[in-house]
Amino acid sequence: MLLLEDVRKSYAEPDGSRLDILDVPRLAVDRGEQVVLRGRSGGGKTTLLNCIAGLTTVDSGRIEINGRDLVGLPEATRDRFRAQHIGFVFQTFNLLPAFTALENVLLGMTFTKQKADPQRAATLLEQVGLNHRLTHKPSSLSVGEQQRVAVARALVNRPVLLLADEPTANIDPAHQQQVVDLLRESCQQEEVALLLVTHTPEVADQFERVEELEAINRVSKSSGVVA
Ligand SMILES: Nc1ncnc2c1ncn2[C@@H]1O[C@H](COP(=O)(O)OP(=O)(O)OP(=O)(O)O)[C@@H](O)[C@H]1O
Repeated sequence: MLLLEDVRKSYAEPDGSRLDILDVPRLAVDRGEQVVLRGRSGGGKTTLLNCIAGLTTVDSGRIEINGRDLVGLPEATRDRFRAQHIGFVFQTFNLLPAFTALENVLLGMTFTKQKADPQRAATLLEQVGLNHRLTHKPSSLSVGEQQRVAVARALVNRPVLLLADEPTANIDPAHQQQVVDLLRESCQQEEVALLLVTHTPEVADQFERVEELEAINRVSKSSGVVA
């Protein structure tokens, strides 16, 4: 379902040299599979998720989702593909403050061809235990509730892949487990593959498959110019 081959990514440094961040020979994730991605701070985990989501471009390689290679597609096509096939849960939730929980989830449908489906959005909010909070704005929701809205938004378009970047980092330990359970159960129910970045050992230990970025990534720091 997700296949990365020879993915390389570097950033330009202020002095004009390149900082190599990723060099991933291969990473494959099956439909419905749940995988944790771990690694040292600054090792490139967020960069890797952003590359997979098409939020940032790679220097070279293949990133296939459902058989479609995203590398080299124009930005607008990547944006459309992401909206239709990929869900993203961020560490900072990224909810829009002026909109209610229901509207935030519905907004996730804005960039797809399908018609906004308030029933689907409400059902997801109910599944994440927020049926009594549909019309609340993020400022009147607890941090854990905000993250649950973000999970519902990420799933609303029935993605094949959900990327979660430290989704429990800003949540108190008591609610961390709820969010992990929610992500795992929701992905299982809808056969969505989950790639989750976490620094928390208690979270990582719950997954059968844990990938260390260092192990899949031949990181090299150089000032060589990348074409
Ligand atoms: N837009 C950018 N331009 C230049 N360098 C960047 C950019 N974004 C990230 N970096 C650098 O790339 C490296 C990898 O960053 P990234 O955020 O992917 O790491 P991470 O593994 O997610 O880290 P953490 O666990 O601390 O969140 C870091 O050294 C970071 O400073």
